[in-house]
Amino acid sequence: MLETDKLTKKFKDVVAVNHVSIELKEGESVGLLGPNGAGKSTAISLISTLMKPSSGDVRLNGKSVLKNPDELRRVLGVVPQKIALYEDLSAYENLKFFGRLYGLSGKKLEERISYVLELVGLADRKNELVKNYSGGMQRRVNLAAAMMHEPKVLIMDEPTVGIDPQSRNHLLETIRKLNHEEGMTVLYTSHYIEEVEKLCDRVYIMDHGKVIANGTKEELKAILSEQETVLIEFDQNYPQLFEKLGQLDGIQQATTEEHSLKLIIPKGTRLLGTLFHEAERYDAQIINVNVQTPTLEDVFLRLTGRTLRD
Ligand SMILES: Nc1ncnc2c1ncn2[C@@H]1O[C@H](COP(=O)(O)OP(=O)(O)OP(=O)(O)O)[C@@H](O)[C@H]1O
Repeated sequence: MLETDKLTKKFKDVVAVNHVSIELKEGESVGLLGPNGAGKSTAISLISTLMKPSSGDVRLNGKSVLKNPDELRRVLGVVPQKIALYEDLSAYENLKFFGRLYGLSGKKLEERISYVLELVGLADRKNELVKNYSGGMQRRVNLAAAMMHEPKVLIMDEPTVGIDPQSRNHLLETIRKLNHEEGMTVLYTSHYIEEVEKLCDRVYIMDHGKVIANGTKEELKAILSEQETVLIEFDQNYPQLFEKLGQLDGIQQATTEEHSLKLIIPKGTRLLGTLFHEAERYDAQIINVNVQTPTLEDVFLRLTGRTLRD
């Protein structure tokens, strides 16, 4: 339905987006996952034709949209990272404004406003000024505004950054419903793995402007099918021991988080004997050892050597 072909954007010395080819099929929910600065926002600006690429193409149903973006704009709802609302107007007035921009009026406009307010769960607070809403509620209105013209494709740029858990859950649930129940095609950008795991069928992993892997969640995890992730929880942090364990033969990746050490090892590696032996030498207490199936975070770590939060 919507695809990019070797999309590239250069800003002086920085190649923010580098030969990115992404495809959204009708009804799919696709995740664009990458750390801050990976190029996700720039990619979204290019796909939604808000920015011109240095090279490459964006196609809707096989036709380039760069010279004639009107058709794409009609079917695309974009939820930007920054709140794009009039603070001194109510949610209702904002939606009325955006609806009129899209050419809606009269009964149709009122019906659409009611629908999107219901969708984001703000029908009963529609007359309050946007500036008095929490950040999470403002983001929900942001989504409602992008939905006014009944888009077929919804593109979201980190819509849950910095919001309260209740609004976050509400937003995620709304997006899931739109995709599952209404067949909305979704491109969801985030650096939160668990959101992408929950919402998306397919994932593109971006780092330093490039797509470094893509596939279904299962396909991506299969990158690690020969590996196991072992999570070892200690009673406290032992920096020297953690370093030593991370350097043992066969360890492919080691990361620490507070009192825990996470190791990626080839399947079948006999690690436990050495682990307990070394822990004893450092007088360290192991609270729990847990062998896990790999997560997308582990896949990202394996591909880039970094965690998404680095
Ligand atoms: N207008 C610009 N001028 C110069 N450099 C830019 C511009 N916009 C983005 N960049 C650079 O391009 C790279 C990618 O930025 P981008 O904002 O697309 O990343 P991101 O993955 O969306 O990260 P974030 O989640 O922090 O926004 C960064 O190195 C950034 O500094």
